[in-house]
Amino acid sequence: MDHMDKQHPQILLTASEMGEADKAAVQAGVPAMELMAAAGKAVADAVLERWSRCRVLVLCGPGNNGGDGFVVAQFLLSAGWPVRLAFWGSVETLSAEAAYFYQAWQGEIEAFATDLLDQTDLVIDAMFGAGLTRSLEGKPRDMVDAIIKRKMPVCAIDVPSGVDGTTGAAFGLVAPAELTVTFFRKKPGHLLFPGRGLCGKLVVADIGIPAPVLDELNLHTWENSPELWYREYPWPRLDGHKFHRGHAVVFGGENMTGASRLTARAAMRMGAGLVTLAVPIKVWAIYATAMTCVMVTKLEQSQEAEDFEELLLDPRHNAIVVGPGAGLAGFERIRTRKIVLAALATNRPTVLDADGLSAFADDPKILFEAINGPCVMTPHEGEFARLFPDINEEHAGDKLRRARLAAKLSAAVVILKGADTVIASPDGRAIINSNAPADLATGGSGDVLAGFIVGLLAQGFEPFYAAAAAVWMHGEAACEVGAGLIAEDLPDHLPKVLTAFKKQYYTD
Ligand SMILES: NC(=O)C1=CN([C@@H]2O[C@H](COP(=O)(O)OP(=O)(O)OC[C@H]3O[C@@H](n4cnc5c(N)ncnc54)[C@H](O)[C@@H]3O)[C@@H](O)[C@H]2O)[C@@H](O)CC1
Ligand SMILES: [K+]
Repeated sequence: MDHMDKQHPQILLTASEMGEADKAAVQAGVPAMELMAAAGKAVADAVLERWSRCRVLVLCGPGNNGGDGFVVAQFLLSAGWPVRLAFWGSVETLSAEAAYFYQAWQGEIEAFATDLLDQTDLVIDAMFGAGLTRSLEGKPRDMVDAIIKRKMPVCAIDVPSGVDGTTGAAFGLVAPAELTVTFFRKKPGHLLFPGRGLCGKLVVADIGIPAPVLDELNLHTWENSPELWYREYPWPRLDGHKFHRGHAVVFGGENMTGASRLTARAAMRMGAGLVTLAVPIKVWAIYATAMTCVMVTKLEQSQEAEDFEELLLDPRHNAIVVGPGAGLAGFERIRTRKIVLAALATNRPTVLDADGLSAFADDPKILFEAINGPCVMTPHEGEFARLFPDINEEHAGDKLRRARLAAKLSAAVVILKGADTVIASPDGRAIINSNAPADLATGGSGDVLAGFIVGLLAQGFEPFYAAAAAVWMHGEAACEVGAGLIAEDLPDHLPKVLTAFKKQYYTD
């Protein structure tokens, strides 16, 4: 494929992939000693930039994370800072480069003891990094516990000790860092919670690993950014016509009529040429009076699904969304299922959200078997657990893997929503989103997201990119609104986001 290439600055490396990149760099002629020296220097520079001279305690563990710690300690000492260093491990098992910097450290080497914290203003956490395999025990655990109790400021090397860089899961207690300095590329665990919340500010430092080493690795995870998909973006054409920009169909239910209205409005704002809201006749007037630029079509009582099917006979209706406010109570559940199946039977790009997913909780297989065309599903954690109970249980604590497996099983692009939304493609690629502010956790924001996606699908954007772009725009719109955000604000702040996006990325 394209610009989602492996050397991309947005690529994310698991702990073991980082190890492979490290090895490949050494094979390409960069000495391991130099990598460690550069890593330690980068951390020291970040510390000097953020904090003023203070009493530092560097806590070094048994592996190369500890090795980086020896280097940091020496740099800070040379800069005239008061530095103490404690080591937990055995000198005999240090790697050659860590042993070298252990020897090079000019100060005293002390044992781990929590009273060292009494004379400390800043802790450098060089205990465990990518090599962590289990919860901390004994002295390191006591140390972490004491750091947490005293609420000490911490600068973590690579990851806060106890965070799994690959999944973001925490092995037991973790002392949260104010600053985390990692090397070369981010890891998924820097973006996924709880890891993300424990890293504080994240700095990625170049330590001299040549980017081409990434070409040899089997990589398939990126951090979301327009850089990944702007080249494919369906820019409106100057000579365009509303029919060039697609016609999205939104199903609206009887009770939560606000949900699908938000979806329809969001689809219009995202640039769909036309949007039709198809709704039961009983509530038609409610919808029709509330919408202006959206067309509202009636579905006759007791034959809503059949009427919906008929509506879709028109091939100009090129993208569909079912779910927001679709209804699950009593007969509505059956109807929602029929509407979803009618949408999927067209093999046109379809977004399934909310009730459109939950309606299949009893038998998700029926849903998965019906997906034969481009489809984007947007479950939150609760909906995900209902549709993918086995994956959810087996891989609890690994959101990235859960989303990837769900996409593979269902053959749909899966957007597993949350503060750290994951977008997974059935082909194995995944994108982690990182621009969503906390304000976005509000009723109706999911309905807007579904509308953003269908708006892009209607314009012909490929589903995986449409999903990633919609999630990113959604986060940007929320940042634009700021505190006090309600879902209605999101579509109405989208024009500013789209304008800034176009200004930065559009090329003729
Ligand atoms: N990958 C790279 O390009 C570079 C990595 N560097 C550093 O190297 C680190 C990775 O080094 P390592 O692979 O040696 O891993 P770590 O330094 O994270 O530690 C591995 C050691 O800890 C032990 N261990 C794991 N979990 C434990 C637990 N809960 N309790 C007690 N012992 C435990 C392991 O048996 C192993 O001996 C990175 O995090 C980074 O800080 C840097 O030196 C620069 C270059
Ligand atoms: K660490």
